[in-house]
Amino acid sequence: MAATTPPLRRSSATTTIPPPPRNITSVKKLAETPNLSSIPPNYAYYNNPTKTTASDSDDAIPTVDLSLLSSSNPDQKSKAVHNLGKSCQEWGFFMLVNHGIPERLMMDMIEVIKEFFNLGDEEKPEFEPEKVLEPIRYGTSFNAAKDEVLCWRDFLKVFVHPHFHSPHKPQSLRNLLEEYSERIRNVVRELVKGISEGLGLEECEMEKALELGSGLQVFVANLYPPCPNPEVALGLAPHSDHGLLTLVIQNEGGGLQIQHKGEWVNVNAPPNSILVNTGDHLEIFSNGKYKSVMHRAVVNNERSRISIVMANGPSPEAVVRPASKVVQAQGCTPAYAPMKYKEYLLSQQSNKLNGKSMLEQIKIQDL
Ligand SMILES: O=C(O)CCC(=O)C(=O)O
Ligand SMILES: [Fe+2]
Repeated sequence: MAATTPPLRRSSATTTIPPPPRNITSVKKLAETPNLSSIPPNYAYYNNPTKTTASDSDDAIPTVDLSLLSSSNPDQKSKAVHNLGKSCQEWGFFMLVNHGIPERLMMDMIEVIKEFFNLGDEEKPEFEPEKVLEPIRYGTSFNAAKDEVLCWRDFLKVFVHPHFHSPHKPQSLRNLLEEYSERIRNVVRELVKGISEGLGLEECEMEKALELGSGLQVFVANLYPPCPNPEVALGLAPHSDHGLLTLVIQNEGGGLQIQHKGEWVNVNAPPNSILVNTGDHLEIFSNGKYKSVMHRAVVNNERSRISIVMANGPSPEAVVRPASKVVQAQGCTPAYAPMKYKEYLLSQQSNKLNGKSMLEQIKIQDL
């Protein structure tokens, strides 16, 4: 599926496009330029200011209560499994409550990431855009070497599983990150069991097929500084995530928008909840039953927003294909070609951020 709101420059193939500045290292620095009254043209994603607006959906965004998924009451548990499957199918997105992750830890994560972005550029890991699978990467936009329009966002990406990495500054980051990533993996394990059951599989079948014991977990911290033209810039362009389930917390309520029934919808998260979106590999594994959700981040001109993202995927070595039992139950054939997760990831991250373009490449048929 292509983005429904095409970006400014991709729409006119015949226009000569000036290349983006190659020396951009941080949008934070740019935003701190004294008297910055407008964005450089390379950040104008839309030419129509209404394109970044979204509605507050009439349908309520679903909530999933993790404690009910592990309930010892079989009735309660099966209702929770059903609710989880329905949320994945109808929205590809839900707000997770009663997840058991201490609020203190979530707040500490946000604080330590604030400190990270406040370090001088010389203290941060080197920004090397061509090495997209380096375990620790600090950068700006999505893939600044390829993006035609730059995103108003700086990021830190760290591979935290199956091998744990961490920047060595700020000092408290390593321990916090280790604890947070482990707790998130435990939450994801419970969600995956419920999703597996909801797909008509054994509770442990999905975990086994995708080799989640050595699943790839990528920590992404996003900084969206105040932007002088929030109506035409984007923090992150429309995209779906490559993995299975992405779990997001944030310091500011608004900013994330998801696509639902073809419309952009604002996500207004309840306090202490975790936002969960389904990724491309859940779409592949479920043979298109649970479509990965398109989402984007918008920016504002008043406050810096930080989001802390944990992307949880299959093992990098797993060759992922639609689950045969699901395909049989649908009475059709696989809709996606098998592919090693590592190769999918490399290809998606090496290109510009462009909707669900990577998934389209392995799609055999629309279901
Ligand atoms: O900042 C957000 O809310 C979304 C971030 C996101 O979509 C991503 O990092 O993939
Ligand atoms: Fe995302």
